[in-house]
Amino acid sequence: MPPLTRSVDIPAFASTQLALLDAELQSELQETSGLIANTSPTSLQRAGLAITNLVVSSQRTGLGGRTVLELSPDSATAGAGGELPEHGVRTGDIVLVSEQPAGSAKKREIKDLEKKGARGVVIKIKKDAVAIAVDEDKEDALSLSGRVWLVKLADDVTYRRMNLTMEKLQKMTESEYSSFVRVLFGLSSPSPVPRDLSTDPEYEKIEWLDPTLNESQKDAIRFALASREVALIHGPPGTGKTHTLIELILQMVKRDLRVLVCGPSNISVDNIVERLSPHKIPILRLGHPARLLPSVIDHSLDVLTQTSEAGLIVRDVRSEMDAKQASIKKTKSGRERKAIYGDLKELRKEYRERERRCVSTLVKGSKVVLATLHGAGGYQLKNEEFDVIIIDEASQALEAQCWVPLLTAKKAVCAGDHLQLPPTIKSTNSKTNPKLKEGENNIIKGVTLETTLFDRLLSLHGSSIKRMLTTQYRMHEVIMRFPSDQLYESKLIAAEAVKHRLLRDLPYDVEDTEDTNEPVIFIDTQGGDFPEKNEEDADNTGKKGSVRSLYGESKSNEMEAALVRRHVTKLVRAGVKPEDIAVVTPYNAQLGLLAPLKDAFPGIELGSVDGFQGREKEAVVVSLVRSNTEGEVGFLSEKRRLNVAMTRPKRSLVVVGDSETVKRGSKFLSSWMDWLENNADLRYVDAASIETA
Ligand SMILES: Nc1ncnc2c1ncn2[C@@H]1O[C@H](COP(=O)(O)OP(=O)(O)OP(=O)(O)O)[C@@H](O)[C@H]1O
Repeated sequence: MPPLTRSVDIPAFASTQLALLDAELQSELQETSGLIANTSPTSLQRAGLAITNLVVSSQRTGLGGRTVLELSPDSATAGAGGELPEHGVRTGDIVLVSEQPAGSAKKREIKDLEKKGARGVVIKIKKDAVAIAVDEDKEDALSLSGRVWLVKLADDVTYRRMNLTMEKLQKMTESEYSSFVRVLFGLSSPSPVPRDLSTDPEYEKIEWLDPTLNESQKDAIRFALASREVALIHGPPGTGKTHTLIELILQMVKRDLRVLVCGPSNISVDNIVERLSPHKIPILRLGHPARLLPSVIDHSLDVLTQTSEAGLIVRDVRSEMDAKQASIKKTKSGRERKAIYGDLKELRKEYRERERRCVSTLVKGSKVVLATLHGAGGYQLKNEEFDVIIIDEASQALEAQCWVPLLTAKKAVCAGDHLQLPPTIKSTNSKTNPKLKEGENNIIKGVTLETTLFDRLLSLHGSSIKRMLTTQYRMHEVIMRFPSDQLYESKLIAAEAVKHRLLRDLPYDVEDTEDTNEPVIFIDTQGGDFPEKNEEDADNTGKKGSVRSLYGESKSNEMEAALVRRHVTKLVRAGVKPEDIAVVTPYNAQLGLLAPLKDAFPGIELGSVDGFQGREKEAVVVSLVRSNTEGEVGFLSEKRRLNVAMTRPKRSLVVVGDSETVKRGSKFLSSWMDWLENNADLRYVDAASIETA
């Protein structure tokens, strides 16, 4: 067992997290309230953040007893067909619905708007209506009669949960620390686990439910079963992390363990629910139905309370509530309406009481419960005990978020890859952790919101608490080589089925050309003929850690965009379908330049590197953009970003960039450029031959 590096002062850790989270929330809130205060509803609508000129067209009781308001365009102003105008509101967004302020009213404060409206979640969007489940019993929302609007808000619910959790941790006394908590902060060492479990009597004869598991996956599962306090499953790109977790969950259920499975996003949790459902074990997915994938709704608590036997008694109250809601419209006097509100309030109380009992029955009966990390902090899991908490995508979650379920845990299994990008942080303070507040003490230097639990545990206990998955099922072996050698100790192996796959072997007709028979192509623009351009709003220092504008350090490179277009055109001419091609770049301004490709090649995907994490494509073209005489590479110098960029393709990686500039950025970049020069199909470009748009 390696010696402990350094234990962590728990109260100081919690205070640091609280200060960092506060800085992050403030920067999010400022962004939203600044926009709402200083922008007219019409401009907010144009920016995709609001929908104006609506009326409440109906109201009913939705899942979970929540009041659902349906909003439609006001017929006085609606265009033909009564359709909603163009907007950027999505299902699951947190919004404020309120009386629409006059366009000229100045300085709109969210709290004033809220007095004449309510917060809620968007649960359905149709062409001519949008449905909002309002948060609380808001009579004001029920009586919204005139013209209303809705505007998107920052999601502060997640922060409230994280803060509560960190405050609890801060206040715990040493005697309250469980052995789990002690290990996670380095006050004790993890219980030792034998290095080779494949010959251990307890684990050698595991009956695997999935016959295709590879050795490293089996090893990770044995290790996760055998660990007493914590196990990390390190899943490099394409190595079947989720695949492994599914088997692990099933093995745990077989051992009669009760498991809570969490992830930072709804999609990460739904991904597991979808893959667990065919196994016919009782699973329960907690979470607002508006935010769940349609395919997992049947496992959701809200639906189960309706369909299960335990839910029968809840349903009677629900119909009574619906009848009352409907009768509001027919009332003539204020007094009558008030009486109905009174009845509704009583009924809602009754509903909640019955629902709570029903929920508790359902939760207690479930061996596997799944929720987002912050969803696990809801009332449904209060006082519930689990043998193991599994966290998927743990390297993309804020550590404070992980503690929501972990505070009362006995054991945790975290899956992730700390060599890909950490969660996105907006506030520079939360990224750099300067002295956060005047007079603030008990702050641990060097901890930032980008330091994840996964990172921290690895540096605390070393690799003895982790197992790495080593066979990857995505990339051609040449595409895999550089990231494997540089980041994954040369341990990655390409599975037989993928190691020699090229574009020309796609299961449809693709010509064998110089572009379809090479796994890695490097289009080198060195020579200074393809300079980058700075966007006006960008921070031009390019230094690591410098403040980025709202839309990122905007840099673009017209010539590179033209080269990308030329390459994509050749691929498509050779028969590659546009939907099998993606172009990724770290710079949003470059994405703007590339946008016309979407019209030329419908189906092609364009994305930022950060947004493409977790995704894959047959062919991926990476445009590096940076080309200057100073050798400035800005946030290209982040190894984890480059790792994500170069590990998205299955059969073809095409890098377009200026090796002279890029190689001066960092040791990693310089090795990559050298590697490309020696291993890629290298193409130099003659500036005169390129036509820009
Ligand atoms: N043992 C295996 N045998 C064959 N194919 C496998 C095996 N394990 C995983 N795969 C395949 O590898 C691909 C990636 O698996 P999965 O989606 O579980 O990966 P992931 O690690 O969660 O994804 P990512 O690498 O993006 O994080 C899938 O197509 C899956 O079917």
